[in-house]
Amino acid sequence: MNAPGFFLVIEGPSGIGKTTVTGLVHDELQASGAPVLATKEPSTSPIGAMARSGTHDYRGLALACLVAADRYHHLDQEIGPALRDGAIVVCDRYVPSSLVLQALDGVDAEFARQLNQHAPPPDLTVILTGAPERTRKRARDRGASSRFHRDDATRHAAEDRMYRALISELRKGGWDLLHHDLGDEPAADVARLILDALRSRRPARSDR
Ligand SMILES: Nc1ncnc2c1ncn2[C@@H]1O[C@H](COP(=O)(O)OP(=O)(O)O)[C@@H](O)[C@H]1O
Ligand SMILES: Cc1cn([C@H]2C[C@H](O)[C@@H](COP(=O)(O)OP(=O)(O)O)O2)c(=O)[nH]c1=O
Repeated sequence: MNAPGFFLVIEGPSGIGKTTVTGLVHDELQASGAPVLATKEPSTSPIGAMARSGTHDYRGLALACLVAADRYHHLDQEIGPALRDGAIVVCDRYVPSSLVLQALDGVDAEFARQLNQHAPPPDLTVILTGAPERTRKRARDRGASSRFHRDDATRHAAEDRMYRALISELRKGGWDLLHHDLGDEPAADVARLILDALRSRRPARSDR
């Protein structure tokens, strides 16, 4: 994005470790003195809260529009201002989530793409994947709060496949994308890998 900050997005299937890694990356950057904002989608705005808690009521096109509205509001009110202030914004889920989850919810892929076409590509997008059975177990142990969290082997496999398929498509569209396929390594190792990728793209400055 054309702003002094850095927009980092963490993506991947439910249970892969996005929330955990986002927290670790945030804490490490904050400890190093960098200005950093950790955030997530759906956001904490009223629209985001409606999307997050409403996946049983809102489905298909309605949910697609709700999460897109939340995304544009989030960009306008939170992400954009933080980037203009020079912060590193670490966001748990973004456009790729819609390209996967809305498609799984029966929404035409082209419509989901068009709905999100004005959301700018991040400076770096990390897509985490891993063996669907391991991811499913982690998601199950953590517990479910959304219709998309249901414990279903077929859905977990489809989510994994769709994220993997997105990688080349997003790269062709000019997105800077880091794909990491997780094994048994701890979340701290994944966070370190992401921090290395971030630092190689955003060399340290004396004011950060
Ligand atoms: N690298 C890891 N190794 C083992 N467990 C992990 C790892 N990363 C996350 N977890 C655990 O897996 C569960 C799901 O992680 P979470 O960060 O909530 O995933 P997501 O945000 O992608 O849905 C949590 O209980 C978390 O503590
Ligand atoms: C970001 C996003 C979320 N959602 C919906 C489905 C998700 O399960 C739900 C909540 O996001 P999720 O990250 O699964 O929540 P949690 O932090 O509780 O694990 O929002 C979409 O349908 N599309 C999107 O693009």
